[in-house]
Amino acid sequence: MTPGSTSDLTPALQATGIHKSYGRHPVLRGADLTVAPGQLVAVVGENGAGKSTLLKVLAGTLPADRGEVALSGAFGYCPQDPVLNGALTVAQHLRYFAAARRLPDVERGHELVRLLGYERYEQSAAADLSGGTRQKLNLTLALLHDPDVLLLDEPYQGFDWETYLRFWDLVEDLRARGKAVVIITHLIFEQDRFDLLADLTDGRLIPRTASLEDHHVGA
Ligand SMILES: Nc1ncnc2c1ncn2[C@@H]1O[C@H](COP(=O)(O)OP(=O)(O)OP(=O)(O)O)[C@@H](O)[C@H]1O
Repeated sequence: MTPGSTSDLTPALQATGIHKSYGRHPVLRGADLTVAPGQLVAVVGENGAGKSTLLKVLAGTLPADRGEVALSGAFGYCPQDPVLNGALTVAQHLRYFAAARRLPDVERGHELVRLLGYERYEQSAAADLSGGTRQKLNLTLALLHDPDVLLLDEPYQGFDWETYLRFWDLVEDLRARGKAVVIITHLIFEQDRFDLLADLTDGRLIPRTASLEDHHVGA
């Protein structure tokens, strides 16, 4: 993909001049991000740079002090900490979230459970699941309504290798169907997978197109 090749499309997500402080601690200081349909964007940056804060603002779970976020279509948000009810089974989570989203059935939910390979836990309570399996359910719930824009905060934490590969197959399928995907990642070696790397530094996002391939040898 060449830089700017998607610029003619209406953005799936456009964030402009996002500012956010916690008390006197400024975290976001004018962050801008534009994501086109079908684009896969990595948000990278050091620990504490404000990546999760940014995603919460984009998802609307945390109000910005200043700035604007425009999303076209439905969005799905997968936070870093799974928001599950420990007493409910996987199948119950699927049913309740499908009902909350007014979906006609839970077919997509079962399909995602199969794709992520945890069918055998469908009748298990969330409290009894391993960390990786809880994360699979978290991801499933974010994808349940087949959103147009996906915001994923380190979604593959705790995944085994097989699941990790399945995750990328899933992302490729979403992207091929024109979904915009924004992923917070620490995995430097995965950066070639992305159309754009958005580096969060000093409260701003500095875009780098992955296709430009600035080879940092060593370190
Ligand atoms: N609710 C909060 N109240 C006060 N400070 C917070 C709050 N949430 C985050 N912070 C602070 O804001 C800064 C950015 O945190 P954030 O979690 O967004 O960073 P991050 O880039 O996602 O970090 P990591 O890579 O470690 O996950 C950190 O200094 C953090 O301590």
